[in-house]
Amino acid sequence: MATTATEAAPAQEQQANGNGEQKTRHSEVGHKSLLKSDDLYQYILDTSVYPREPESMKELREITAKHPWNLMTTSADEGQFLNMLIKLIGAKKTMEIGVYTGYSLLATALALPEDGTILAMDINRENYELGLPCIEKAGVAHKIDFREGPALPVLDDLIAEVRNGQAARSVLLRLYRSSRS
Ligand SMILES: C[S@@+](CC[C@H](N)C(=O)[O-])C[C@H]1O[C@@H](n2cnc3c(N)ncnc32)[C@H](O)[C@@H]1O
Repeated sequence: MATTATEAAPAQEQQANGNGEQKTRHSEVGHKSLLKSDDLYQYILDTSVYPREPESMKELREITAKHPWNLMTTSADEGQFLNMLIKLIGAKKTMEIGVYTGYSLLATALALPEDGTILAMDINRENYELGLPCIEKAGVAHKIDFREGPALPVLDDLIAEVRNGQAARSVLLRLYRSSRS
């Protein structure tokens, strides 16, 4: 496989630049992408993705780019794809398992209707709070129920709640049926 100039660049050159552009991130995780050309990816970002990016998401991306773990973030193109999928399926209730600074969380929150909800889970609240001002500025913080801690126990509780809920509904259903018989 050919090695591109950016892949061969020293690690310090692969840090995100001051504009928070994600050329760097793609260089580091480029093989996760279907695109094998960094230049083509950058062209798509510059001409199609960044011009459509809401201001709040741009701000959050730029804050995240300065964070030492920025490799973890959702990229701007992934964020827009996620936003589109949520609108297409008309989702109202979503879960975010692993928030980091909240780029995909904000993409989701912006796509959801006004009464949409996100159950967001992360073991690290500090990183979530780094991006929170951008989420608040975007006016979508009310859709987010953030739970600090491992996701698994929260999901276990949720399953238990659903089972209890189903049990309650089936009792109601049985009552309804017996009242008609
Ligand atoms: C790849 S990052 C998530 C990226 C994020 N969706 C975004 O758009 O930037 C993974 C996140 O999962 C969190 N995490 C790791 N283990 C976890 C667990 N057991 N439960 C909840 N969150 C966890 C990490 O703290 C980290 O913030």
